[in-house]
Amino acid sequence: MADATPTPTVLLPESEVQRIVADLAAQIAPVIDDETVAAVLLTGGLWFAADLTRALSRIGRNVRFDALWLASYGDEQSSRGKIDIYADFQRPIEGRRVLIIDDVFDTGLSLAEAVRIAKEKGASEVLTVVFAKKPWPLPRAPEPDFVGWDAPNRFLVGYGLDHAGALRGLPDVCALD
Ligand SMILES: O=P(O)(O)OC[C@H]1O[C@H](OP(=O)(O)OP(=O)(O)O)[C@H](O)[C@@H]1O
Ligand code: HPA
Repeated sequence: MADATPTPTVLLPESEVQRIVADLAAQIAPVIDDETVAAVLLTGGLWFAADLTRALSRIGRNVRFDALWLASYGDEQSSRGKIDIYADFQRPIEGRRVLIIDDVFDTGLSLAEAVRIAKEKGASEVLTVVFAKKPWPLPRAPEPDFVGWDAPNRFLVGYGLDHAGALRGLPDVCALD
């Protein structure tokens, strides 16, 4: 059967991705502490969260870690506008500072839902960081506190970003359109 998936075009090579992650870690380290819970939004945020927490560790900040599993895109290239919650935080976050980590900010719905859940569970402060922020014609709330890269309005794959579950493991950030 012919493969109809277009060839990914590299937008950010791996070396640039890692430079951006190190820069984010340097910005974030002074405003958190080792009691902060870094919480990845599964699945796409996994690659960035692994790199960011290790970049933080290299500069002396060893955060706690948890995960929240949300999905809104399924196998589509646009948000369904509805978030499914597959798995909640593993440990209580009441009274703790939480740093939510995700790969991309697009409609902003996923991050808004994650912030809502963390606040509902009693987090004392919720900070957010995304690797890539896509442009959007309308205001999105909340805006991420930390953004690694202002991405173009293209469908992204690699570094956690998928096309129907594929291509997440590409070390570069690519466009598929
Ligand atoms: O700002 P938004 O429009 O909400 O888009 C961003 C979200 O979309 C992707 O998740 P997806 O729902 O595709 O699940 P995934 O993490 O399994 O890829 C991505 O990982 C973000 O969490
Ligand atoms: O550009 C994207 N690529 C993959 N997943 C996404 N989820 C939101 N935007 C994107």
